[in-house]
Amino acid sequence: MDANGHGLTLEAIRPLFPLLERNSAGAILVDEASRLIWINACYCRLLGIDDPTSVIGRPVIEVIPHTRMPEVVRSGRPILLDIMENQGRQLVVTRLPLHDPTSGRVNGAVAFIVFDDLEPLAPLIGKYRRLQHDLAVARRALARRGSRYELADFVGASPTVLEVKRRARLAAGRTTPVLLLGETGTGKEVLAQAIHGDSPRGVHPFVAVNVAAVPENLLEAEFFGVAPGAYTGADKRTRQGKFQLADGGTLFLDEVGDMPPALQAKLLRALQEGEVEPLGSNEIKRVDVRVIAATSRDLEAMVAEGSFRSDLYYRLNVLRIQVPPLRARLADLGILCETILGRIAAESGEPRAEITAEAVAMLQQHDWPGNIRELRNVLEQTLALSEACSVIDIPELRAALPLSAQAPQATTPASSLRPLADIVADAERSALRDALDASSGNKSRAARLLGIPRSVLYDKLAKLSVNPDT
Ligand SMILES: Nc1ncnc2c1ncn2[C@@H]1O[C@H](COP(=O)(O)OP(=O)(O)OP(=O)(O)O)[C@@H](O)[C@H]1O
Repeated sequence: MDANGHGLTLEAIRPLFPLLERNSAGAILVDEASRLIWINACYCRLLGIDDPTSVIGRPVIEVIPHTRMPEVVRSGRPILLDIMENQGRQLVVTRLPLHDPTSGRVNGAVAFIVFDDLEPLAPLIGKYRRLQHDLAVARRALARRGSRYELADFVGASPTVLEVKRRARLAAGRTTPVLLLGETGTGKEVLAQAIHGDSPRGVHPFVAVNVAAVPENLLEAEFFGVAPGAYTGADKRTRQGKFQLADGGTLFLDEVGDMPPALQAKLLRALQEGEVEPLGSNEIKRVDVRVIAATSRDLEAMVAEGSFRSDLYYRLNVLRIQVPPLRARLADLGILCETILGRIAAESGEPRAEITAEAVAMLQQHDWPGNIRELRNVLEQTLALSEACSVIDIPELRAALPLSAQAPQATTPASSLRPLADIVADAERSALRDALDASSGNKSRAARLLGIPRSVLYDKLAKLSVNPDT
């Protein structure tokens, strides 16, 4: 501080120079333009400078790349303690602005290295690095909270499954949209989560929307969000849509074939432009979202009949993965039962049940319209119906398994043969009635018992003319 109270001046610190020259691991002076006007011999050695005169007059930032001296000169504020990296070494430095004794204007700055050996602080720095690592792991886990499955969870080793997994790995390494085609319960969501988790986007959110489960009039808000007060009764706050929630990550569009035409156009725009417009706002928001779409419907046929936009179809159908139904890979039934029984035990805390080879063989006679979801359902019901069951064998299965799966039926006399479609429709009709009876008419429960989504149950009730109330 000088006599006028303006702050530290060059004159005031000049007597310190011989001391700094001898004892500081580094000391420098810069002028009001942040050019180097003095540097001590130690600092020159540290920076590998043979001739100090070669750097005098040069902008300090060119000589010491990580220095914050220009900031001190600009702001007039000191940086009393800072850690600066120089050629892989951590240096503890102090930087002080210098003032003109008459005007008080900042006319330069002085800096010195307080500490050039952080070795004694190694344990502290190690702890800091570990905490940083733990934080990164926790952040990753948090970001993955939406995705529970890895590719290893897609169980099976039959050729079609190996091909599915090969394509899923390919998809994880790319950023293109993925289209998953397959019947209900075949593991499309498991795959979508696994692809996301293995992709560079895995640290960002995985957001899933089941298009069939959201009422049509709410879909737009669900996808693109709502501006505050967009319509009477709308929330005062902004409601983010799934696109914004998935920003940086993956949006899984389940049952994309159920998307109404008006929304198909908006979805296409969002995918093409990477922009969304929340309902009731004139503002366009940029989003960076990778889309994985799935459907159990025949999208190509829908395009042909005009109920699904062809441009959207081509946009989604870049990397297509056909997920096989369970009946096409019955060889995987044993390992699937093993895995599912393990999962049931882990979730319920009950001891793990085993299954006999005979029981698996019996399961192989069933057609599995509800696929793996239905298989899990049958195993859960078997365990629920047979108390303290530790081994599932044929008698235990009989109670839970649909009749069609229980034993080869007696040969049908040729006279009673009918078209296969009629026989299948009859069987489905009777399964629907049984499920509705068993659930006292509760359709959600009936759908669960049958291992099919509620939307499929409704479809079938309508198509097969089953009156749920009779
Ligand atoms: N290959 C697999 N290995 C182990 N479990 C699986 C596999 N595929 C599916 N599952 C299990 O089956 C159930 C249904 O899977 P998922 O929800 O992924 O099917 P989906 O095809 O998306 O069905 P939907 O079209 O009805 O939404 C889940 O409980 C899942 O854990």
